[in-house]
Amino acid sequence: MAAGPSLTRLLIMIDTTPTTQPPTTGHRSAPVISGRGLTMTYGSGPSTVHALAGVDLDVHPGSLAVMGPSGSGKTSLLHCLAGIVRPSSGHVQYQGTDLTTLSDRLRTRLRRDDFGFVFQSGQLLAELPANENVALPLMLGGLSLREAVGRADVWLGRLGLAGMERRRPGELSGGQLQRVAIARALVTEPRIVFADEPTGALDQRTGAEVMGLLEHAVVATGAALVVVTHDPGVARTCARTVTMADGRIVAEHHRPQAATAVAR
Ligand SMILES: Nc1ncnc2c1ncn2[C@@H]1O[C@H](COP(=O)(O)OP(=O)(O)OP(=O)(O)O)[C@@H](O)[C@H]1O
Repeated sequence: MAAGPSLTRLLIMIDTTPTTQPPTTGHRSAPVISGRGLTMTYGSGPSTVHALAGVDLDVHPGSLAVMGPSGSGKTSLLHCLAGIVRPSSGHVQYQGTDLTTLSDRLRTRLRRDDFGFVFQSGQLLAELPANENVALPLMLGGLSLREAVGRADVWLGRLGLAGMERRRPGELSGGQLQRVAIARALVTEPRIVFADEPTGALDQRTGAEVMGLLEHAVVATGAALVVVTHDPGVARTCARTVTMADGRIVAEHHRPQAATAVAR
């Protein structure tokens, strides 16, 4: 990755972001989103797969890692909570609404307006410069190109990409691409960010930097972060970890100081 501001400086820049809600990683706050009795079944007959076999989960402001072996249901859980798919049974409560009863159109709008997403590979549009990629969700929400790009540039600066706003994805490193993806996820000031293996395509050091930036940016805005990961190093930066096996949550671990530990 190209040399840039130190990780500590970037974290300080993010931590000085004005916040409207105090960051919290504890469970005294109300959940942002709750899943109850979630099941997800694929196929039928002998080839039936029970990807989720009855999951209850409250997601609070702060960071939550979802771990577990391959095939244990992590991505299925993230997709159900984020309203990307409907569970086979169970409910997802968000702001007094059951996502599982919403039409596809309303779920799409909710995802656009209230949720942010970061995937393993940024899924950026190759033909657009970084700042227009970041601006896209704002423009879909009705903002002018000029205003949206202005806000995008602010986020790219916070994530250490000042001067690279007009570069296209092909002109950025893997770590820089993920920072653009994080800026795009955060530019709409979502209440929840869902990240599926956000550092999976990066080397260990770059992955740790990107994860630190993602976690601090989300926590600084008082939002919730749900990260699906295989990497224990990623989970260690999160305030809470749930571990899945065979479609169920089988363990839970809390690290209330995790977010501040990364900044030192
Ligand atoms: N669209 C689908 N059709 C059929 N089976 C599926 C589908 N999506 C997931 N599965 C199955 O459901 C189970 C859980 O998959 P899921 O992707 O949720 O697990 P995961 O823990 O995220 O795995 P990984 O760590 O490998 O990404 C797996 O057995 C998988 O093969």
